[in-house]
Amino acid sequence: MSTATGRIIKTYNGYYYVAGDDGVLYTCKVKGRMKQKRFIMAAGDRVELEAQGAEGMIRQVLPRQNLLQRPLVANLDCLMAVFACGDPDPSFLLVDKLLALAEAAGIPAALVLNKRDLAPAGLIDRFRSIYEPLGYPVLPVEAREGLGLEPILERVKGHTVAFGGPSGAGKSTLLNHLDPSLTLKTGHVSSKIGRGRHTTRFAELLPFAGGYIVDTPGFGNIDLSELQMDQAADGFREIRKQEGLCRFTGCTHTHEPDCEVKAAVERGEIAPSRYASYCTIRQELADPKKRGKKS
Ligand SMILES: Nc1nc2c(ncn2[C@@H]2O[C@H](COP(=O)(O)OP(=O)(O)OP(=O)(O)O)[C@@H](O)[C@H]2O)c(=O)[nH]1
Ligand SMILES: [Zn+2]
Repeated sequence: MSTATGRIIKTYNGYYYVAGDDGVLYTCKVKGRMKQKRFIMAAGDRVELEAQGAEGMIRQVLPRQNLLQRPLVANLDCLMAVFACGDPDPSFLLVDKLLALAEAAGIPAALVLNKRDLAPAGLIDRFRSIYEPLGYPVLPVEAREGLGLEPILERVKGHTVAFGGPSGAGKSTLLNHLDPSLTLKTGHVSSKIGRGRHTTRFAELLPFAGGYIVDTPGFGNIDLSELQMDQAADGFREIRKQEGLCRFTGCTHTHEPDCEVKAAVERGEIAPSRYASYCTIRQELADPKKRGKKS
């Protein structure tokens, strides 16, 4: 018996597959006393285990940097929100939903604008002017021709990343260029088959460009259920920044007087499209029936 550390790359049927830091792929079970804690371990979690050959018993989960609920995955280094400049047209609301999800979970995010060959004049500049000041890198690419990929590769290499975005934005094309050896189990195919077969929300990590990529059905299908009602602002760093400055504590930044967020929108410090997204997300969280299925 020896002790090892590693990363859960897949959970299945009560087994945890752990990529050991020593290069061994361990098939693990969990110690009984850990099960009772009702603590859910996720792909991406770093663990300590007792090993016997390639079999292991997980003893403890090391502290997490972040956790995404749907898909369930821990310790993401970056979420790449992939949108097309055209065909299909990008939706600012959808961009903001993905970024808000990452922000609320504490995951760094970047905005990939694919099909830059189809971008109408001014579109990329508009994205840059809204998102770069907030700290989100804006990365225009032409995935089909493999153009502009270096800044993405830089962020991906050796890291654990997830790619999200609407169907048709060109994720599969992009991933194939970034790492031609990648064969996603789901993604491209699953979106054609539909979601029925894939009822799991459990993600799997696949080796990708020297790091890992999250493989999961329907990652483009953003699930807002993890953004809590009073936390809609948590998804918007520029709105969170105004916290405590409004006249009323608990200001929702919608109808209240002397609201610093609304004032900042009027002064041009917060982009109107971001504020509009915030309001829509708040409404949708209040009334789940209004949530767009497709988004
Ligand atoms: N004009 C243009 N078309 C592109 C580019 N990249 C991808 N496409 C096309 O966009 C279409 C969709 O690309 P996919 O890679 O299948 O998109 P996806 O996001 O994986 O879509 P789903 O599988 O539905 O999730 C394909 O016809 C690609 O050839 C690009 O840079 N420019
Ligand atoms: Zn306010």
